[in-house]
Amino acid sequence: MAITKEKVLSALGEVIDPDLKKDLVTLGMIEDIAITDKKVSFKVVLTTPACPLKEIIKNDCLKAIEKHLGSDVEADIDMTSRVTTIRDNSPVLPQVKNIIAVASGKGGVGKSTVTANLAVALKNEGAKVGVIDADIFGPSIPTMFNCEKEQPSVREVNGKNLLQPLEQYGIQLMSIGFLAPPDQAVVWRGPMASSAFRQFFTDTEWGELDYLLIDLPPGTSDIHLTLVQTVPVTGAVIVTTPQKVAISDAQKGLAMFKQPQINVPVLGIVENMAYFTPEELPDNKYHIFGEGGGRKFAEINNVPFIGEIPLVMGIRESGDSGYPVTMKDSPVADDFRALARSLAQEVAIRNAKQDKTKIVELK
Ligand SMILES: Nc1ncnc2c1ncn2[C@@H]1O[C@H](COP(=O)(O)OP(=O)(O)OP(=O)(O)O)[C@@H](O)[C@H]1O
Repeated sequence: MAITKEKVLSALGEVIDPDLKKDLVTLGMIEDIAITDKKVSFKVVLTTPACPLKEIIKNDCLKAIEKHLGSDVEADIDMTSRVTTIRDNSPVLPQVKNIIAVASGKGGVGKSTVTANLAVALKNEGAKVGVIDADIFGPSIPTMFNCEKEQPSVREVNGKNLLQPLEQYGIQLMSIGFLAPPDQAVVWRGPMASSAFRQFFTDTEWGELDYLLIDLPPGTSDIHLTLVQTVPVTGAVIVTTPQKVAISDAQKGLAMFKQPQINVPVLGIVENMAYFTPEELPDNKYHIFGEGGGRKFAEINNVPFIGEIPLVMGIRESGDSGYPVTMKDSPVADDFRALARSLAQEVAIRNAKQDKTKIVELK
């Protein structure tokens, strides 16, 4: 019996996306079906290149083809992706699909480190990534990306001067730190900082981006309010360390995102410095700040726990030398990769829940 496109679709209609709880055909994820004799080829368009379920979905497709079309049929599957967005016709940064705020209740918990490494990990998965460093109290992204002495250029576009983000390691960057000489302490007063920050959205020529990560100042500030008043934020990630004092500050951070005038969904909690591990003995874990605080915090607040990162000397060394640790292979780079995948997954789930065209009914 000849293979037809309808038969292929009917087989793939049985493959369920484990996150979105719908079949791939209903979700519009199957494209470019081609049939030649006993060979079927098609694309599976995932919601993110960082999809942690890529292999599972591919295997399920292979099984479905074999079950419905026979074991002698060869399936050639191109696993590709198109990052989803729920942004509609917004005039500010229309080419940026997802804007993700990275926040913390307390200073020094590793928010910038997590932002920098998430950016590298997402980029390594094939996503287009940008970072805005909005930490007016201590912008550290220029140091972490080894571009402390650089300054963004300006280009005139239709009579308007637009800042050009710097590009480092394939990631587009803007930082409040680029606007002042690194050796000069600048006291950013609220309105000045907010206005500079706003320019990063309204007067900056960003390219197409799948994910724009915003490294926010710790705690709560005018910057948070400016952010939500300037652009639609997809969601926030809250970074904490396990100890009680950090968690109680993270709780305040979480409460802030829930306030009606902010109202940004929390995509997940990251526990940084979850345990200490010596690089030469990666199986040894010492929970010096206590165990499981971040996970419990996420559970209590009914928000996803998206991952934990150990306290490792190499993370600090790489950050200081301007070369995020995730750029090289190591166990901790794997941790950041897993974190980036979980985050991308949460973004995709969040977008699917709000995409009325997909009629996705998720819990
Ligand atoms: N998991 C980790 N292992 C080892 N060192 C870390 C880790 N996370 C962060 N650090 C180090 O801790 C210091 C503070 O980190 P970072 O600047 O990322 O924190 P932050 O929360 O952004 O701080 P701020 O409050 O200044 O914004 C840095 O020196 C960084 O290299």
